[in-house]
Amino acid sequence: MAPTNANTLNGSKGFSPAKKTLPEVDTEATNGNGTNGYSYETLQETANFLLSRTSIRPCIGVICGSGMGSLAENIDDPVCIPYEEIPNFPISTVEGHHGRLVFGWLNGIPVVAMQGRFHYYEGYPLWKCCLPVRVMKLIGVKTLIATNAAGGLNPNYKIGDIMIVKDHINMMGFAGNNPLHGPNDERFGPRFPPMNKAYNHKYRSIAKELAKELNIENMVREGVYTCLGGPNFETVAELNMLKMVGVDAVGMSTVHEVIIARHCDMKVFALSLITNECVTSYDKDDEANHEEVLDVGRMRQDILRKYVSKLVAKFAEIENYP
Ligand SMILES: O=P(O)(O)O[C@@H]1C[C@H](O)[C@@H](CO)O1
Ligand code: HPA
Repeated sequence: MAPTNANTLNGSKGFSPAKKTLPEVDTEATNGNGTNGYSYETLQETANFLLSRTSIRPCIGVICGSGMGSLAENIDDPVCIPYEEIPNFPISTVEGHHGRLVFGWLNGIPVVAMQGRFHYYEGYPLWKCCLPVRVMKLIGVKTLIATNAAGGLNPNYKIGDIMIVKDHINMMGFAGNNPLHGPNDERFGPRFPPMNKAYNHKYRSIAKELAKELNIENMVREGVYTCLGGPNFETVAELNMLKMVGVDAVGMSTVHEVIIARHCDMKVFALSLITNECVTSYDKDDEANHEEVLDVGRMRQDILRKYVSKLVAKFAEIENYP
């Protein structure tokens, strides 16, 4: 597929000639066989490739959100595998997403971290955004920790707060866009998976307790996340609508990853770093921007690294991992 030519945008506000070649993204909605998602066998090939590249057998997988790639820097004896080298893997195209898997030991627990996730707005269909989660399952991961950067809608939230995700609203799913759309392979999970206990209750309790121990209780919240397709940030009217239906934080990821993880019976914990305040009034001049998102990630990196690595050890303890 030919890369998009930014020069065709001539005349639009903020136009500047393309300085670099845009990444080539495989935007195919299907896998070429007319069905959504790669087959179990194809993903098993990807899993076998990864298992052949390292002797580490992770039981916990971590997805690093925008600007949160440093979560993987605490990993000891890292084995880094760039996405370009992994058969059937998409590539990362977003600034702040490195684009590699990091296998190693976090607080003594074998883990794999995604330094860079895939988003719908990059051009990938939802099933492809979540492909790494199924691959994690096939290499033996039992618990998924998904992190993201999000705008704070709850008026009590401040920039830099950490929100433990209690539940989500699958806005894209309301319009029929679901990563499980298409034929179902029972080897991954059931046709109609429940989603009412998606975010593990025990993990959430542990995370709240740990926040007290670390003295960061005042910045740790619990709330409802939603994902929109992006890449534009939301309008005032959209944000007010989301607020009305009970959303505390809004982002562009995670929901579909969690659906895929729960479908294949992984346990899930998720947290949102509140990187900006959502603008819900026409009187405010503020505008969300990706640089601010990345800056807040950097500002909170030490706390997040400590929090996530301790969570990994605590989750592993109650689950008897490895
Ligand atoms: O990958 P996440 O969900 O952390 O990234 C958020 C949503 C957009 O990709 C980006 C906007 O700044 O940050
Ligand atoms: N909206 C959507 N996604 C985001 C935001 C936001 O305000 N901040 C970080 N990711």
